[in-house]
Amino acid sequence: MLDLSTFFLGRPLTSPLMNASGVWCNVNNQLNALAESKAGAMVTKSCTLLRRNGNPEPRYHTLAMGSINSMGLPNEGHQYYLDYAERHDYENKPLFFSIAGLTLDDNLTMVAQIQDAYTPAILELNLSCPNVPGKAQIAYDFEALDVILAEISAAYSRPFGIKLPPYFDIAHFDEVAEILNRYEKVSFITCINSIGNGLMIDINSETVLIKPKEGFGGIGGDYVLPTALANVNAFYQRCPKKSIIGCGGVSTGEHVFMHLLAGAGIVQVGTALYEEGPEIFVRLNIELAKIMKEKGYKTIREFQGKLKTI
Ligand SMILES: O=C1NC(=O)NC(C(=O)O)N1
Repeated sequence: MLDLSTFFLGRPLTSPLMNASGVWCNVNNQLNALAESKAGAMVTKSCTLLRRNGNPEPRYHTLAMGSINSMGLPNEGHQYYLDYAERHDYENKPLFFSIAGLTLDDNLTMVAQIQDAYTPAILELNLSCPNVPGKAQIAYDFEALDVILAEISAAYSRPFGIKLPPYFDIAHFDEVAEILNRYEKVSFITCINSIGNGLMIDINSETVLIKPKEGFGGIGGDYVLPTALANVNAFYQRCPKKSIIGCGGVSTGEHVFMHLLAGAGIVQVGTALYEEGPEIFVRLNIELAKIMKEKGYKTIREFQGKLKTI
């Protein structure tokens, strides 16, 4: 099969594919399965300082073209994932470490502990969880975004990345990119998190599908691919010194190819991984390689970010 190897933040990857934070990465047996999978990298579930049960169930539902979720950041707590990061085999694949502190102080406490742990894991700061009742998505508050990036940049000595929600207005792409470009340590941007606060209905029972927040939850899957591609390309164009991780709507090699063409260096898989399991990476690698072969591309670099306009 074609060589799908690539580099991200200077690290070699055997494949440009990885999981989206939150999917198949909450507990050790899932993390071990990702480590053994054909993904080129992996990321832990966004953690909070202390363990959380998350929202009441049902909190995830498969939809005709994707998923709706309001998990509410269920996770084993920060130390659990630091312990995994200590055990991880970094020669096998890079590990990203996702945090989603409920307060700035919690984020700073976790960042200080990651700093002291000297772990090779790469920090992905989740500023976009839409599902904690009463908590707005930080990255939709541009002043709060600026403050948190200033605080984290001052507290953390290494490059890190941020997980953004989708934006839908060119002026917002411009404004957020202007903020991000002021923080050199923000070395990558992961676009997108789920499209927050969607609602789906069961017409037989005339009810919503998930319990939390009266049925409102983050939307993933096919529904979000055009929005994900737009956010990947918008920030790829506006932040030339940063790398982009694409996330959203990926379930085939064609979708992976689109994200790479739009400017992503790595492509994350969420809903489709939830439904298919880590074997999906075998299928997606094969499908991507087939498309590249048909187009005469030998390496990802030959087409990455080379989306043409008309
Ligand atoms: O950032 C998140 N995005 C989601 O769509 N769901 C999870 C969650 O609810 O924990 N977190």
